[in-house]
Amino acid sequence: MADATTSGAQARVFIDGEAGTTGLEIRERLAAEPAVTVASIAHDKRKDAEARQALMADVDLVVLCLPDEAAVEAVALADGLGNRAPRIVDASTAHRVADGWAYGFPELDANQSEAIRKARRVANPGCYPTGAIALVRPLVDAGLLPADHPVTVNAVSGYSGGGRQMIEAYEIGKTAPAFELYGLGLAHKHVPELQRYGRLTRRPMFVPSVGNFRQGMLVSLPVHLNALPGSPSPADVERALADHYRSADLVRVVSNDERVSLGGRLDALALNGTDNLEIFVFPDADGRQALLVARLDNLGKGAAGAAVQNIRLMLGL
Ligand SMILES: NC(=O)C1=CN([C@@H]2O[C@H](COP(=O)(O)OP(=O)(O)OC[C@H]3O[C@@H](n4cnc5c(N)ncnc54)[C@H](OP(=O)(O)O)[C@@H]3O)[C@@H](O)[C@H]2O)C=CC1
Ligand SMILES: CC(=O)N[C@@H](CCC(=O)OP(=O)(O)O)C(=O)O
Repeated sequence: MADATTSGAQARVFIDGEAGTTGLEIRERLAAEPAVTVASIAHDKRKDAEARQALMADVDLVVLCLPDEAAVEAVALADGLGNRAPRIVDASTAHRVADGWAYGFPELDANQSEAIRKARRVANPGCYPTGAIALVRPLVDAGLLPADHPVTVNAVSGYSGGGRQMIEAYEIGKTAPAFELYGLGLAHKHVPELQRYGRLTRRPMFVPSVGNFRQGMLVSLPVHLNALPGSPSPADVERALADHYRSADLVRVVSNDERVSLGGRLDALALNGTDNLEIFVFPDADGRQALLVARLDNLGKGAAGAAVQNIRLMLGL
């Protein structure tokens, strides 16, 4: 398909799962894209395989905002269309480490934007791995963090990360606790993509948590700098991250002065409503340890913002 911008044509996009948490956010963002028309399905047909497949045949791109199992089923519906199949962005976990899918994190390395631009199928990253990979990958690529380093990532998410059911548990049922750790079997579904795209050879530990706020996310990576080869300084780490994201539009490394002005505290909600991701390097007084933190909106760069970033690349917008 030609780029929408070069051909002057409208690109047609179907959001499968458009009434869900992520689907609604994507729809809102695409409404601001003049070159995109969103093709909707009647609400009572939203789970009707035949109706969804017919709509898929009529669009350039479908975004899957569905539970994993339904996303797998949706891809089978697209496959059934043969060469009339639309391009796909899948927001679920189902295809993130699957063959034939490009990982939808354009900032991963110098080649990833181009890989997404050309891909027929793009797997949108998980919200937590977006933050964790943003911290880990540049340091592995720069040789500061060995690929076999025992990495531990701790994170907190707003409850919208759990989709409609968790939102209802907090907002309607009021049955959810104010804060809880979960994934305590240490096998959260995001670990495989974090390991693969973080280029880690040792399985990272990942400890997620959820708090009683709708959206917002902090992902933390504590690092004993003096246990790394060459004992890099916090400035070395910050420089490697800043170099990596120098030309990124949505990701920035927060400057020393701005970080100091925060007084040693970090608000998880500060980027809500944006598609940005901020990176902080908090050093100890001796520069022997550092806490690296990524801050994002789980529904922004963690889901819908990333999906729209990928759609824009794929459609040449
Ligand atoms: N929320 C977040 O922060 C993030 C979510 N994601 C992923 O995005 C995907 C969507 O999540 P989210 O929006 O939070 O979830 P929601 O539960 O809010 O929305 C899912 C939507 O899919 C619909 N749906 C369920 N089964 C089917 C089916 N068989 N056919 C068609 N539609 C179906 C649901 O309809 P109904 O409600 O009527 O059943 C609902 O509208 C998930 O894979 C999730 O893991 C990814 C990154 C972050
Ligand atoms: C708070 C909460 O429950 N968060 C979700 C992750 C949200 C996300 O990134 O979605 P994917 O399912 O697409 O990976 C969880 O831990 O399962």
